Amino acid sequence: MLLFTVLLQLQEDELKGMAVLVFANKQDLPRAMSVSDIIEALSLKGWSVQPSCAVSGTGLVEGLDWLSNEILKR
Ligand SMILES: Nc1nc2c(ncn2[C@@H]2O[C@H](COP(=O)(O)OP(=O)(O)OP(=O)(O)O)[C@@H](O)[C@H]2O)c(=O)[nH]1
Repeated sequence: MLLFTVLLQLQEDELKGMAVLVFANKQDLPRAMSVSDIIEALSLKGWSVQPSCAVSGTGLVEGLDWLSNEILKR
């Protein structure tokens, strides 16, 4: 949550052109927030929110692949 807070405090201009990846972690837990709820709650339109489970590794490679591709495009 600290990372979210720091990112949201940045001015929109400062984030323009940046590749931002947010992991929606702990998706294996029944009370985990869904990707759409996280996007809505944090106003993350246009950012990549990747569902993940750090315990099993689900979604981690997909998220990092997306980030790596975005960086290579720039
Ligand atoms: N079930 C489950 N537990 C997880 C997952 N990711 C981390 N944990 C567990 O959550 C606890 C806290 O892990 P940390 O790596 O300290 O995570 P953190 O982001 O610093 O802490 P919190 O988000 O506040 O829990 C540990 O017991 C982890 O094993 C996940 O995807 N699923």
